[in-house]
Amino acid sequence: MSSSPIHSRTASAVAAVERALAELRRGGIVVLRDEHGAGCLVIAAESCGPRALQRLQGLAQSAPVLVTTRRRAEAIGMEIPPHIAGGMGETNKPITIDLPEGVPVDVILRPHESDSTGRHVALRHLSRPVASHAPGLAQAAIELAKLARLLPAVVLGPLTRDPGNKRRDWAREQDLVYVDAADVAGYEETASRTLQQVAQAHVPLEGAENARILAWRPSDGGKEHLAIVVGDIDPTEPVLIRLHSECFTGDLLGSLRCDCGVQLRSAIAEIAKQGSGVLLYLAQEGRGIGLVNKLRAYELQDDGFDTIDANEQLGFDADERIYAPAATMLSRMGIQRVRLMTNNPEKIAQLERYGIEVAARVQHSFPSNGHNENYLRTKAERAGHLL
Ligand SMILES: Nc1nc2c(ncn2[C@@H]2O[C@H](COP(=O)(O)OP(=O)(O)OP(=O)(O)O)[C@@H](O)[C@H]2O)c(=O)[nH]1
Ligand SMILES: [Zn+2]
Repeated sequence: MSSSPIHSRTASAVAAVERALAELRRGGIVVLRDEHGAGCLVIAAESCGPRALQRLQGLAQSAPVLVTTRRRAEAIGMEIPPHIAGGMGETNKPITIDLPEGVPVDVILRPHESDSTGRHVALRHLSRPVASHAPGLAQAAIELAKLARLLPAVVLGPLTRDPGNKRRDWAREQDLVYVDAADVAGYEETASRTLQQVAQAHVPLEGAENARILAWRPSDGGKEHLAIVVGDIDPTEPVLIRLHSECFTGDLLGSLRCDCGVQLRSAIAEIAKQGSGVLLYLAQEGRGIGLVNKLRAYELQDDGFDTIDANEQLGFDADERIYAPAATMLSRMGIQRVRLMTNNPEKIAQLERYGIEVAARVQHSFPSNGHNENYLRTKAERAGHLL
C-alpha cells in the first residue's frame, strides 16, 4: 500500500477504531469526540465492570447515562415519547436513559427477565428515555459496541466541549484509547478499501480439485475474508459468484437450524460444474452480529421469536451486513461483472452500489431439512428473499 497522506490518514483512522473495539471488549473506557468538539467516555454495557464504571464516573463531567437502541428499549417494554423516538428512517436510533447511582448496568442486557407482575426487571430501575446531549456520539458509541460484536448498549459519560484538539492529548495523559466519531461511522467501508491479499494457496476441494484460497486482510489487522477461486476465471465474461456469510454452526458443525451448510457445499459444487467461479467467504457471522449474539438470538427463537424479531429484541437490525469487502475483493481480482448465486435482493443492490455489475441472478435455494422450515419461511415472507 502506498504511504500517501490520504492512505496513511485512512490507515490511522481504521487503526484507531480497531483499538477502541479491543478496549471495549476487554471492559475498558474509550474517549469519543465528534466534529463539533463534543466528547464522551464509553464503556460497553456487556463488559462493564465496577472499577471501569467508577473510573468513568470520576472522569465524566456530568452524570453517566445508558444508551441502547430503540428496538432494545422497546423490547424491555420501555415507553418512548414521540419527540425522542424519531421519525421514519430512524427506526433503530439510539435511545438515552438516565442511569441512577447504584443501578446495575446489566439490567438492560438480561434478556426477558420479568418480575412477578410480568414487568421487565430493567423497568424497575430505569426511567423513561431522555433527550441525548449529543446524538452523534450516542450513535457512534452504539456502532462501536456492534462492531465489537457486543450487544448494542453502552454507558456514556459526557465530557465538556473541547474547542481545540486537546481531547486527544487528555486521553493520552489518562492512558485512554481515543477515537473520532467520524471515523467510526465509515469504518467498515473504509477498512474494506484497505483489504490486501496476504496469502494464496492451492487447496483441492472435494468435487472442486482445481481450487485456490486467497486470504484478504485489512490494514488494521481486523476481520479477514477469503476468496475460494475454482478453475480459471475469465473476467471478460460475467463470473459466477457466491457471497457466503460465515456460519460456524451451519458450515462447520452441520447445524440444521439454517441452510448455510448446504448452500456452501452446493455453491462450490455448482461453480465446479460450470467450470469456474468464486465463492467469497465473508467474516460476517450471524448476519453481522457475531457468533455469541447469534446464539443469544437462537435462545430467543427457542422462546418463539422468528429470526428477524430475535435480532431486533437484542437491539440489532434484522441484517447488519455490508458487502463493501466483497466488492473490494472482486475488483482487486479484476472482476467487474458477475452472475450472482443468491435469493437475497440486498446482496444484489449493495454489490451494484459498490460498483459491481450483477448481470444475472442465479437462484440458490434448497428444500427444508425438517428443522429450518420457519427460518426459510421468514426469509421469504419477511426479508424479501426471492424464491
Ligand atoms: N442473526 C442470525 N443469523 C443467522 C441466523 N441463521 C443464520 N444466520 C446467519 O445468516 C448468514 C447466512 O446468510 P446467507 O445464506 O449468506 O445469506 P442470505 O441472506 O440467506 O441470502 P442468500 O443465501 O444469498 O439467498 C450467516 O452469517 C449465518 O450465520 C439466525 O437465526 N440469526
Ligand atoms: Zn447458518
